[in-house]
Amino acid sequence: MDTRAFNGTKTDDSPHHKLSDKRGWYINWDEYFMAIALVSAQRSKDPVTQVGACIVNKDNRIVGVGYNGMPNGCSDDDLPWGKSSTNILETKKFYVCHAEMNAIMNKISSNIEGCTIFVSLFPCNECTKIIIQSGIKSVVYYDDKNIHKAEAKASQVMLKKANIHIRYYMNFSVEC
Ligand SMILES: Nc1ccn([C@H]2C[C@H](O)[C@@H](COP(=O)(O)O)O2)c(=O)n1
Ligand SMILES: [Zn+2]
Repeated sequence: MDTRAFNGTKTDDSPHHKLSDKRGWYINWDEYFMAIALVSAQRSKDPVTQVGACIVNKDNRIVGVGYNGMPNGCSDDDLPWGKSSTNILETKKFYVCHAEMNAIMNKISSNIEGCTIFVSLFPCNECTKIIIQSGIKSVVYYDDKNIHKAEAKASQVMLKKANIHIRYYMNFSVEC
């Protein structure tokens, strides 16, 4: 697993640091939520692209987690994981549930309006539509290897129009 998300930033937000001996070297919220998205991706059976997503509310509570996989009840041994067949029905394209969709479907709160979704890969157009309809207001992404694709360009157009804040996950590890 890519460990870039785990490089804890040296944080010392306690004015009483010296008195309390509070530990100062802990991961921040962004690092925590992205690490959960990345570790969730490791559950995926997709041989090419593993994606994870973690939805967080305004109180920094996790309200949904997911990764890309086959639909419930559809054995992931029976449906295709490849993408090279000339018959599109023999590729994963029409079958895989994307991580973002699964995280939203797995939500433990009836209302996820105003939440942030941490995703290990920039969302495709289909997931972007679901993100918008769910009321999620912010997207933080880790990897944008698909950004040149038309799907990602459509995502950008829709996210902008829907006033959804989108930012690249950056993890600065500062030694001092
Ligand atoms: N934001 C995304 C983008 C992709 N996925 C999933 C769907 C597939 O399992 C795979 C894409 O396959 P590839 O064309 O990269 O071989 O990644 C997702 O869950 N979320
Ligand atoms: Zn998607």
